[in-house]
Amino acid sequence: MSAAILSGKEISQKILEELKKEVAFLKEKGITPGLAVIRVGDDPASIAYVNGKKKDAEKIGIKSYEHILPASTSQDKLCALIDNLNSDVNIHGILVQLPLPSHIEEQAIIERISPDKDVDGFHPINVGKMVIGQDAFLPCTPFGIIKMLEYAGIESKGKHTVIIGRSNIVGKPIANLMMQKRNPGNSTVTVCHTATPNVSDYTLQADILIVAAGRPCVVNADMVKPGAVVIDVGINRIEDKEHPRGYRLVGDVDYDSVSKKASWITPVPGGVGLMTRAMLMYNTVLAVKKANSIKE
Ligand SMILES: NC(=O)C1=CN([C@@H]2O[C@H](COP(=O)(O)OP(=O)(O)OC[C@H]3O[C@@H](n4cnc5c(N)ncnc54)[C@H](OP(=O)(O)O)[C@@H]3O)[C@@H](O)[C@H]2O)C=CC1
Ligand SMILES: Nc1nc(=O)c2c([nH]1)NC[C@@H]1CN(c3ccc(C(=O)N[C@@H](CCC(=O)O)C(=O)O)cc3)C=[N+]21
Repeated sequence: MSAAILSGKEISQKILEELKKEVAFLKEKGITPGLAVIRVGDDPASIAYVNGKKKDAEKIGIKSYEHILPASTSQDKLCALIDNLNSDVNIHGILVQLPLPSHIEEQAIIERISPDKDVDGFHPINVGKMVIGQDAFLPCTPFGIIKMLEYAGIESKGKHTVIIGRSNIVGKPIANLMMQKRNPGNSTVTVCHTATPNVSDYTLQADILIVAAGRPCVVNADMVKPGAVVIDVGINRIEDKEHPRGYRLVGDVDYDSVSKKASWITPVPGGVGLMTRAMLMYNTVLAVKKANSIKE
């Protein structure tokens, strides 16, 4: 058996098409959605991500405002920039690209962003609201995974979802969303991490396996139940002199072996990463609608 490809490319394009119409409608009303993206330093992966985001924003008519700061920028200076953006009526969403240089306290920066402009969904107010099922900005990667399951019509109710990874931006929020009493969701959730002995004892029981560990080949075919749905969140750069960019991207899952056993699998590239970008656009449009009291 060979898995069907759960394509982030296809699904994100559909979402972006719909958002484009919504943005056109907002522009008719005289509102241009504005997204500010702050990048501190020159990490190559961050540059690539921010460029992708800019491309998506332009494609659908969102104006993106890029702020590129040197790695030596002080925390106070970054806070001052965020304060300005918080009070700027043309800016509806603010994203500070992570990770930040080690002299800057990441959590303080996340909390500086107005919860109403927190399109990443990282502010404790939004995290708390999400956990108790209130209306909130959902973090883009978990939200993107939920949308993929929804678009593909993959049933999660009553299924066992196993997650590898417990970070604040992926593992914890996707665990929470997958156990919530709504669809997609309503599944029984297990979370594995580096203190989990014999991770494969758990992954072999997974109907839906979500992998966000940050290392290649954390999951191989021997760890997967036949017919499982496998969501690969990992983005790892592997040096490859043959490749025009000098590197290629692989996920955390051994795609070649696992795709022979799973029922669905997300590719890397072309999977969850593109969904993350689409949901950032979705959250930006949502922020505009909230700011202007526009209903769905
Ligand atoms: N596609 C996308 O849109 C996005 C992709 N990513 C990618 O997803 C991956 C994960 O990102 P992120 O959550 O931020 O990463 P973190 O490094 O913050 O977290 C990794 C988590 O995986 C756990 N872990 C690592 N190795 C193993 C292992 N061998 N077995 C079990 N658990 C393990 C860690 O456990 P412990 O807590 O014990 O250390 C930790 O909880 C990265 O490759 C990142 O680049 C991230 C965000 C968005
Ligand atoms: N404040 C903040 N918010 C984030 O959402 C955030 C962040 N910081 N820091 C880093 C991680 C990582 N992340 C990715 C998003 C898209 C792709 C993506 O577009 N991937 C494409 C390919 C990209 C390429 O070709 O380099 C794909 O998988 O097909 C990858 C990774 C968001 N993150």
